Amino acid sequence: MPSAVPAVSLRDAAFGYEGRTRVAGLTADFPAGSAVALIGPNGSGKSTLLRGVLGLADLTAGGVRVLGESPARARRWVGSLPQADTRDVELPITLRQAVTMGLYRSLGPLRPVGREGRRAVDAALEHVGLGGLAGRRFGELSGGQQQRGILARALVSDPKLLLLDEPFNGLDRENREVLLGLVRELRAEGRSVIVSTHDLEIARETCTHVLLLSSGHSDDAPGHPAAFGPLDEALTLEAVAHAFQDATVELDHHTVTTSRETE
Ligand SMILES: Nc1ncnc2c1ncn2[C@@H]1O[C@H](COP(=O)(O)OP(=O)(O)OP(=O)(O)O)[C@@H](O)[C@H]1O
Repeated sequence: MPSAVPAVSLRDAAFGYEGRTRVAGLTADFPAGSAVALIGPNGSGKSTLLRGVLGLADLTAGGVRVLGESPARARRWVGSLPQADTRDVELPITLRQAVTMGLYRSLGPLRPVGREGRRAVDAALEHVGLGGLAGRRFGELSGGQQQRGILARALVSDPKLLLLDEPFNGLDRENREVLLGLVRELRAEGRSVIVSTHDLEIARETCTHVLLLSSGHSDDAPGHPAAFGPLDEALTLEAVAHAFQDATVELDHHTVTTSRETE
């Protein structure tokens, strides 16, 4: 059921690590049931914002509420798919065991999983189209299958909000289509999604809103928002050009090379 409580509410929020702000000036309400694309150049703070929503990066200024709670309290209801290069995929376990690990956050690692838990694992595997591979060793799956397996691990605890950090990077066409379909399904089920991506087409195909982030003007300056709003309003060439200074981006099949304004 749609809820009036925003999935994420940011009030002049800033996030960083060890006292150093990496992304700042964030004010936005991500509506419940929306899919928000986080778009910005490397280092603009997309992952840091996602970690802030998870309570894993420090809030260095302003306020953040996640599903109406503090990030720590909301954690139980938030699933996340971290960036591929930060995942540990060498675990000597089966796909089923990897997905079962997603239950531990709500159950605790020492509680038995039980019939309901096993059913949830089966459902999550079916959801990502890997029902037939449950007994396979995780490390033997293809990169795209591993990614879908990690998504199943994020889905198994029935999250209300799902954070996907560049989930389409390095995916072949087939896995990309599966993942795109999944994001649409998750929304149809009433879940909120935040997806960071460099791919504007993906944002167009799956998202309702966009938050464009711009890099700081120097290495030390934090990233900051360039635009936020419903996709059709906020994802304009002008806003993209502002966010991606000195970069080449593609929008509606046009390649746009933007350049930093002279200061
Ligand atoms: N764990 C960390 N500790 C300290 N600094 C970090 C940490 N993670 C990221 N940073 C720094 O924070 C800044 C923003 O990085 P972040 O990964 O959030 O950007 P991004 O927009 O997600 O980039 P990319 O598109 O390359 O993934 C960078 O300067 C980065 O070096």
